[in-house]
Amino acid sequence: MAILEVDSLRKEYGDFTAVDGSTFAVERGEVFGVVGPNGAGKTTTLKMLAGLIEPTGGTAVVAGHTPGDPAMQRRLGFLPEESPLYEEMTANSYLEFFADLYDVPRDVARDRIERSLERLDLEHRDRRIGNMSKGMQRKVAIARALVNDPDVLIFDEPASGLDPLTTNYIIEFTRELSDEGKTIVFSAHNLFHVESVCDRIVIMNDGRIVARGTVEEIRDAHGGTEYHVYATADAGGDPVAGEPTVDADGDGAGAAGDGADVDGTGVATGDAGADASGGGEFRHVVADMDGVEAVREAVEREGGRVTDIQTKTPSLEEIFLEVAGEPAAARDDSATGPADENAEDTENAEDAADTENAAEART
Ligand SMILES: Nc1ncnc2c1ncn2[C@@H]1O[C@H](COP(=O)(O)OP(=O)(O)OP(=O)(O)O)[C@@H](O)[C@H]1O
Repeated sequence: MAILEVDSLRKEYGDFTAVDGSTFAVERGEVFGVVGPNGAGKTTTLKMLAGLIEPTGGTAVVAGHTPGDPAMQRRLGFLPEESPLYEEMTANSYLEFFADLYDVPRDVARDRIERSLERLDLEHRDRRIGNMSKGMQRKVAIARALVNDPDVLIFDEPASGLDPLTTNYIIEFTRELSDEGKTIVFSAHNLFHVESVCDRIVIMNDGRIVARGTVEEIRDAHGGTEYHVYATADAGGDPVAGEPTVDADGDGAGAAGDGADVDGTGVATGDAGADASGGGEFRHVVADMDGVEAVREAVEREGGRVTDIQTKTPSLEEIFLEVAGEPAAARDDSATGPADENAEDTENAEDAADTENAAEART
């Protein structure tokens, strides 16, 4: 049963539409990712769910209540992108202060805070928050979101800008919270984290949801797995100029957008490799094993042989760049088919990818 339901949620700032009619539901115990490039509308969406900003249109129901309703606030934990912390306080005094605001009895609060900080592996709890590292401060902010033992947690970029160790800790912790039955909605740039922890995601761009589903479903809707069959004879493939046929790129990825010649018959329909007389090698891109078999038969009829077969699965990042790079007119909110190839406006998506690359580079 859905614990969080959003219907046609919308936020306008004057003439500008920050969130343009989002509809989704999150099941109890799910980790649900809201993904998108800078300015996509993620924070605005999460703040509306947390009752911090008023929607211009549409509805949201969180744990049976309208956002902003005090009854909902008791069941919700919100981690803002930038958590304002009281720098003069220690972690313990700060968290006890917030537990008081939620009327959590002192002894319950102490146990809860101790457990959260223990699980988050927060050291130096008596240090002034202002003197803590960024990662430690983030952990304190997460513990704050848990102080009222909420059913629903909304985390805005929980691990953004943190070192890999702290990031992994937070991602693992998020998974554990969901295993305990808490529902978590979180926004992220870093698609690796999304892929490792989210049950389902929506990808937003320019205020709209442009893809939705499990990572697998989104992959399938945007190309899915392809097979690259390398052979010494042409069966309707592309000539491979000087590329080794074995382990062509070694990474098993990178095929998104490269398989436009799959025509559903299993055999590629692209460049027929008219210069086959050179005795070169040919790559045939097909969608399934039947296609692989069809290529093998055709190649053998030509007197050639298959030298290598590679499976290519588009990474979430490649799909993200594809769907987040689409112009507004080409968007498909239902994510039921490959996106339009016309992808001129990739600046935002590239920013996001850069952010991710930078994060990966620190690993
Ligand atoms: N108070 C505001 N007034 C006017 N425009 C706003 C306001 N708040 C947000 N916006 C705009 O709404 C759009 C969506 O912003 P939002 O913060 O939700 O994006 P985001 O996806 O969270 O981006 P980021 O990853 O950079 O945090 C942006 O273009 C932003 O400039």
